[in-house]
Parts: sequence; C-alpha cells; structure tokens
Amino acid sequence: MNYFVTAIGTDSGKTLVSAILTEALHADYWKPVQAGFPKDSEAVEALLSNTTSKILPEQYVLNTPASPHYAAEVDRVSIHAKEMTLPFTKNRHLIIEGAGGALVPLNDKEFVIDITNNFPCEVILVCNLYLGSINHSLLTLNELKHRNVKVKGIIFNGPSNPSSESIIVKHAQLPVLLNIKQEEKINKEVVRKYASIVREQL
Ligand SMILES: Nc1ncnc2c1ncn2[C@@H]1O[C@H](COP(=O)(O)OP(=O)(O)OP(=O)(O)O)[C@@H](O)[C@H]1O
Ligand SMILES: C[C@H](N)[C@H](N)CCCCCC(=O)O
Ligand SMILES: [Mg+2]
Repeated sequence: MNYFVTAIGTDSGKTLVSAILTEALHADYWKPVQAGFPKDSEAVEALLSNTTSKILPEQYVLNTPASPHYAAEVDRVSIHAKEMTLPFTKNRHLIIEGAGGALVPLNDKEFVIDITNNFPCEVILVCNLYLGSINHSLLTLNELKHRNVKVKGIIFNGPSNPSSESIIVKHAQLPVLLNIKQEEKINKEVVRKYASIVREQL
C-alpha cells in the first residue's frame, strides 16, 4: 500500500509521522520534492531501526527552504506533478511525504496534493491542535473531499486539545490512526513506540 502523508501546514510533523509509518510497515520512504536542507529523507533514515526500509531518491532537490514553486524558480527549474511517478521498489509498502500542506504550489497550476493523481495511494492527514487548527484541518479535509482523495485517516501530532480534536473528528468522519504527544526528544525509540501502536491501524 502507498500512503501519502500530508498535513494542515508546514512543520506539522509529516517527517516524524513518515518515519513512524515507515518503521511500522518496514516500508520504503520517498520525498518527491525537497525544498531546502537538511533533507527530510536524512531525518527519516536516522529515525529508523528496521533494516528492510529503503530511502528512495527525491525527484527534485531544491535549494531554498520555501514553497516548491518559488524554490524551483530560484533554481531556474520547473517542476510538474505528473513527473513525480512512483520510483521502482520491491517493497509492497511505500510512505510518500508531501511538502508543507496539501495546497502548496508546485508551479502556477499544480499543487502538492496533485502528486497523488499519479499512482494508487491513500492519504494520511497530520493535524495539530494549536488555536486555529480546527479551521486549517477542516479546510484541508474539505479540499481533499472535493478532490475525491481517499483519506485513510488522521494522525494528531503535538500538544493535545480534546475539544478541538473531537470537533475535527466529528466533521471529518475519519478514523484517528494515532495521537502523538509533544515529546521531549525525537529518536529511534520514540519512533518505535509509536510504530508499534499505529501498526494495528494500517
Ligand atoms: N510530537 C512531537 N514532539 C516533539 N517534537 C516534534 C513533534 N512533532 C514534530 N516535532 C519536531 O518539530 C519539527 C517539525 O516536524 P517535521 O519536520 O516532522 O514537520 P514537517 O511537517 O515534516 O515539516 P515540512 O513541511 O518542512 O516537511 C521537527 O524538529 C520535529 O522533530
Ligand atoms: C521549506 C519547508 N520545510 C517545506 N518543505 C515547504 C513549506 C512550504 C509552505 C508554503 C506555504 O504554505 O506558505
Ligand atoms: Mg518534513
């Protein structure tokens, strides 16, 4: 199964969630478009314990830590969703990490979520519970629904807020695959802990 990890924004925890999902399924990991350094694929590799997972090469590595459409302009390249076809892998599971939120532009017409049109996959949405996240979550969910994107479920990441979580879930009508606490530190042990929990949901 291919899971595409998107979020309600940037810095939401997609890379952490991708590492957890990759560890849970001993999947391969792929970041189609990387904007800025350090690379997410290096972060994921450093957080894995299993020896099966492979980190597949990015389709685009851009130099500027910004929206891919702008980072591509700075690098004088053009990037297109349709070129982000699945890299070859023998692994039956692949975790694909987007960049920023779902409607982050790749160019003047396409967005990160358009990458999911290229191959069978289910989206896993990373939501946070800061003040303002209800709106950001419901806007993203509405957009995914409007695009007929298959959503496997939601992963809540960071400081908890039961009231915000319950209203998001009520409107989303989707399973909560995992709740990740705000951790003191992020390391292989923390990733293994959450991988053992989320494995049952996948
Ligand atoms: N639950 C958590 N507890 C502690 N630190 C966290 C947690 N979730 C994320 N972080 C930290 O917050 C930062 C941003 O997380 P992360 O890189 O996973 O976000 P992202 O959504 O992948 O960002 P980007 O859009 O740049 O890819 C990282 O330093 C990460 O280790
Ligand atoms: C650079 C950052 N780490 C991400 N890779 C890209 C985030 C793009 C955000 C665009 C936006 O929503 O304003
Ligand atoms: Mg990331």
